Amino acid sequence: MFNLQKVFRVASRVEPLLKQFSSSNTSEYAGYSFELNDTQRKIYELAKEFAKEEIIPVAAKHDETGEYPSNIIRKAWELGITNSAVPEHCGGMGHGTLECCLIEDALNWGCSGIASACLSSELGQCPVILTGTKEQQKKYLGRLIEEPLQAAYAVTEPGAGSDVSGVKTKAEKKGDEYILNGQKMWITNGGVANWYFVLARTNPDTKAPASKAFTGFIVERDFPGVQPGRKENMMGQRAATIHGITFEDVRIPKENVLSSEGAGFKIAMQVFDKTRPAVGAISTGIAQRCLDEARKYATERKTFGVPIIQHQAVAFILADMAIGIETARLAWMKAAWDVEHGKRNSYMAAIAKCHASEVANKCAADAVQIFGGNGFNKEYPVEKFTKGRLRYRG
Ligand SMILES: CCCCCCCC(=O)SCCNC(=O)CCNC(=O)[C@H](O)C(C)(C)COP(=O)(O)OP(=O)(O)OC[C@H]1O[C@@H](n2cnc3c(N)ncnc32)[C@H](O)[C@@H]1OP(=O)(O)O
Repeated sequence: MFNLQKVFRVASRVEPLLKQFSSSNTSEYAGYSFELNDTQRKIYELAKEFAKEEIIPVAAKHDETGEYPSNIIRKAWELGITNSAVPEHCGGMGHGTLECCLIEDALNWGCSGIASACLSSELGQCPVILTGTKEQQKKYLGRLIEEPLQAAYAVTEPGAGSDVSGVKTKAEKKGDEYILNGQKMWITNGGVANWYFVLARTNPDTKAPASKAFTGFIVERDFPGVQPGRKENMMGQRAATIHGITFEDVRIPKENVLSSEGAGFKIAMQVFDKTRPAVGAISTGIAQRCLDEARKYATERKTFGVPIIQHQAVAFILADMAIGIETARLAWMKAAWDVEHGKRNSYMAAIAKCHASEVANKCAADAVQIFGGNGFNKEYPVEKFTKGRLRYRG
């Protein structure tokens, strides 16, 4: 396996020249290319090979035991598959949304639980990448490049998931610090993160508009008063670590405010614009694996003297799976393209996330139909996929 850092460094020197050269000839087609460039293809191939070699062989074991896949995460980190969007000045590769989505697609094709353990840190990193100062980025993103440490995105609460402006966690300014109190829920990497992005209400006036009432903070795990709860036992995500977190009188230095006081809600929304395409890619990876396994099984299993793929009822299911997967992939690619070209993509990103997760659900159910009784049997891979699909659209 080659190292992604090296490939990217060479390509990043060559690509601006190629762009300069080609822009005079092809600018009228800009926006209509569906081709991945060489770097993007290599990123996808490397991630897919990693999924094949490192993730698939142990996916069932981790689903069974819930063991956190530290070794796999370290290997992915060594190859440069994780932390892909961390800027170059922090030692990262500064990949865009499309590249991150390609890695999500490939790793989730292997296993959604292990992929979540490997890549969810990127959700926590995103606010710092989008709005952090150079110093904040160096300090907090830089350490993720030096060691395979994790970040986490702590916005959701027991009473506020889809309704972000319902966040109740509070931070009160006292001198040069903020005092944080509250509770977060369903935080991926909650038990292992070195630091969290935390959204908290800083304006006690309940009538204050959301766009001014909340602030985003970087909170270190070691700050006194940060207490992760028990590991939640999540269907299809057992290899990942998902926790509630309690914050009790946590003192946060004002240097750890992202952007400015009151800017937190919009930061959270911008993060969703950047990461919802990735949720689409996660779902597409899961759906693709369902199709690949179902198609293989349908060519091997025979009934009435022929492989079942020759029965039109089965072929139609496979065709519908393919239609769903291709359109889901196009949707997140469009959402990723929009955001990378400075266009507001909230609409397309929401469509991609919603459509692709529906497709993943349908493909998992369809794969079970094709496997018949074996679809329910842990000896076959499909049983795991029905748990790996994303069940929510929030
Ligand atoms: C690596 C990848 C792993 C990913 C795993 C991801 C797992 C998850 O997704 S967990 C998160 C699940 N939760 C969600 O997705 C949250 C869903 N909720 C939302 O997006 C919002 O709460 C939503 C859209 C319902 C808006 O709520 P609402 O409270 O009505 O706010 P709204 O009135 O629209 O906007 C308030 C302000 O924010 C601004 N705003 C809204 N959206 C945006 C945006 N996208 N960009 C910038 N500003 C925005 C508005 O313009 C407005 O500003 P102003 O007051 O200055 O006019």
